[in-house]
Amino acid sequence: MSKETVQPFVELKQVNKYFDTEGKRNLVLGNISFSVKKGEFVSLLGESGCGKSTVLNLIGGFEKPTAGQVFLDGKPVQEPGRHCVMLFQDYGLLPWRSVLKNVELGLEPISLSPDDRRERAMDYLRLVGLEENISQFPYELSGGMKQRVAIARALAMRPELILMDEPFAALDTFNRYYLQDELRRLQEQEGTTIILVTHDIDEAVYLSDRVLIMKTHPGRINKRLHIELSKPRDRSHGDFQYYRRIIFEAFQFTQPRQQPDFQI
Ligand SMILES: Nc1ncnc2c1ncn2[C@@H]1O[C@H](COP(=O)(O)OP(=O)(O)OP(=O)(O)O)[C@@H](O)[C@H]1O
Repeated sequence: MSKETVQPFVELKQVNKYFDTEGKRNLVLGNISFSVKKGEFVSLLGESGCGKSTVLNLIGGFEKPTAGQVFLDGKPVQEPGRHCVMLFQDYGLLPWRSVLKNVELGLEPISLSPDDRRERAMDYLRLVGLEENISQFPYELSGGMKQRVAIARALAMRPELILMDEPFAALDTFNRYYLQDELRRLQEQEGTTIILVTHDIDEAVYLSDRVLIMKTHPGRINKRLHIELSKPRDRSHGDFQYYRRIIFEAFQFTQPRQQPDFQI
């Protein structure tokens, strides 16, 4: 089968979403259509309020479209399921459970023996470099370590799809870069499909195969951009800057080029 004929793994077809607020109908998403292939890394980038989280919630089955359809692996999404996990900025760890027990938590609904559950949790904690920290509690960890635990927990469930809502927004630049690298490496290794919501243009260019740029009122896709750079990417390379510039232009953040006052 050619690349173009592969069935989409995630598909939104002419999705509209209204929310009722204070007796007023508010069109939040207006006619959104896009698809994501298995193993692809796609980012949704856009200003606050353009509906990025709503798109994730529709794909995850936490919200229903007012019109249009959402498909996962060819089937309409009706409700949240185990094939898909969400990862948030605030890590979602249980403070009274150790690192190991937090990762095991995601595996409790799966029928595994206690030994197998522990072994699988340990495998993923090793992958994110936390094998020495398994007995610690969330309050003893840095923000970056907490997000590593959350990533290990998500990956240990071996989901087909991970939906990420600004997972690194609360971290400092260095931790963000380390975790972006780790995520890229793990995603390549596991072949997981990832849809990432972000405000961070560099993060989108660094990680994504495709970036969908959204506009607001109503939320819609304004531009679709293939990032045709091999991974791992070099943030300082000219090609990386080329894609950043395209995105800056889409948000009209760039200054018009000045005409020189004089000619040489
Ligand atoms: N459950 C809800 N009920 C009513 N309005 C909602 C609900 N969820 C979201 N909205 C509204 O929908 C719009 C889009 O919200 P959404 O959170 O999807 O945007 P976003 O692009 O993810 O924003 P941000 O980047 O700030 O998180 C906003 O105007 C928000 O107030």
